Amino acid sequence: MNFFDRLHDRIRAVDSVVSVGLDPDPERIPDHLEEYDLPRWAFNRRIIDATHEHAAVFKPNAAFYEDPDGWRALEETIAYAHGKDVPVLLDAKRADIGNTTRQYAQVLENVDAITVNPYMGRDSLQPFLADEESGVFVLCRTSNPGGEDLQDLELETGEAVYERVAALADLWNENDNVGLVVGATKPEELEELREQVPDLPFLVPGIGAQGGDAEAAVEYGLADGVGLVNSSRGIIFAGENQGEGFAKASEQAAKRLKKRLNQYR
Ligand SMILES: O=c1ccn([C@@H]2O[C@H](COP(=O)(O)O)[C@@H](O)[C@H]2O)c(=O)[nH]1
Repeated sequence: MNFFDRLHDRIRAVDSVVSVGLDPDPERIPDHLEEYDLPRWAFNRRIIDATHEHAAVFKPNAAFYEDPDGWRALEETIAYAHGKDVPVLLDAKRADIGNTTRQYAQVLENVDAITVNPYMGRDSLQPFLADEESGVFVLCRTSNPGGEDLQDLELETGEAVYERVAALADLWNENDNVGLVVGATKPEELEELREQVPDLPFLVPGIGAQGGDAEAAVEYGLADGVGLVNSSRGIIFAGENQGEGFAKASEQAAKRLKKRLNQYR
């Protein structure tokens, strides 16, 4: 079954478009979890237990797992999320020359969807795009301030680079498996892109800690009801100073966000 069909079913099952970002910053993990062999995994397991009923997906960001213990923590996290029937979107922002990207794409045997970087063009993404079962979210207009350095540049056609990326992603969507990453901090661009590519679901990061627009994220992020609004720190560190109560606080934060976003669906 195609990723976006599975996501559609998951959104219906939990009545939620919340992507719970699993970014277990070692500096912010509660002290009492340090005694575990893999503190990041101990942390994620508790977050997954607490939030899975409100999660359309879990989105681990690869940056938080790039060392031997991190790889093990990520493996455990993915298997555990799947055990709770929650799809996993790996935020890895991958792409490279064909020979290398074929290796990168093997990660799709273990996760349901991935974020990719369009800078190297179609061939750098082909092995991801060719995987009919997996979701491929192409970075389009990112949430960070520096996104404007390249993405807003105007081409000789009059379109901005991010608009060209959206047009290409639409062309690359031969297997109905492509979505866009568009930041909630860019509500005007969200609106405009929704008009430009009405069929592509968006992954919208940037609400919560980055101060993005939650209403615009939902209003323009969803295509036929399918799309994702991500919060990472706002959920997983909601109970940062509450010791063992941290997981309960994350459950409440996920539930609150789900309710808030559902007002706009
Ligand atoms: O444009 C982008 C693309 C990816 N991200 C990632 O999403 C989460 C956001 O975390 P918060 O704590 O909710 O701010 C994080 O993994 C980013 O690397 C993004 O923010 N913007």
